[in-house]
Amino acid sequence: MTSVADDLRALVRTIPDFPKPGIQFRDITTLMLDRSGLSRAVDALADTVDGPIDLVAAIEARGFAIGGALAVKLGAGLLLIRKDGKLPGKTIAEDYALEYGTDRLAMHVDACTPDARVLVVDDLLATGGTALAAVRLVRRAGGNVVGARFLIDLPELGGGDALVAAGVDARSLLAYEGH
Ligand SMILES: O=P(O)(O)OC[C@H]1O[C@H](OP(=O)(O)OP(=O)(O)O)[C@H](O)[C@@H]1O
Ligand SMILES: Nc1ncnc2[nH]cnc12
Repeated sequence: MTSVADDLRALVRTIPDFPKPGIQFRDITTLMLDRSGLSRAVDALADTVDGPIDLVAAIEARGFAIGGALAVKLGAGLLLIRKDGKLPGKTIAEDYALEYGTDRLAMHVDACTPDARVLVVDDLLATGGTALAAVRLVRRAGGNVVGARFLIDLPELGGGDALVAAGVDARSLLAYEGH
C-alpha cells in the first residue's frame, strides 16, 4: 500500500533545466490534471493545520490553486498575495530574491483584520524568499501568521530553516533533494 505522499509524488513531473540550466523544475501541473490530485493534496495539508484559520494567504501564481482549495476546505477566507502592480486597491509591497531572479509581492493594505489568524500557502518552498516576503506583508498588515504550508519543499535551499528562524511553523508534504 502506498502513502498519500508517494501517490502525490508520482503526480509531480520534474523538468530539467527550466527556466534556467541546472534547475530541476518540479512541475505540479500534472498533479492538477489528475481528478483527485488537488483534493488529496489539500486534504493532506488540512490535516497538518491545528486550530481555526481566518485567512489563507495564497501566493501568486501556483499558490492560488493550492491556497484557494485549502481555504474552502478550512472554511477560511482567501487573501491574494500578488506580484506587484496587479492589485487595484491601496497596497503594501515587499521585494525578495528567487532561486532564479528577483521580484516584488504586494497585498491590499486593508485585506487583513487585526490579529486575524493567517496561514501562508504556496505550492513550493525553495530559498524561502517568496514565503518570507508574504509573511512580512501579512505581519505589516496586522495579521498573525500561524504557519506556512507547501506542497513541495527543496530543503537544501534552506527555506524551511529561514521560516522557522522567522518564527513560522512551516510544513510541506513532499521534500525533493537537489534544486
Ligand atoms: O522559496 P523561493 O526561492 O522564493 O521560491 C519559491 C517560489 O518560486 C515559485 O514561484 P515563481 O516565482 O516561479 O512564480 P509562479 O508561481 O508565478 O510561477 C514557487 O511557486 C514559489 O512561489
Ligand atoms: N525547482 C523549482 N521547481 C519549481 N518551482 C520552483 N520555484 C523555485 N524553484 C523551483
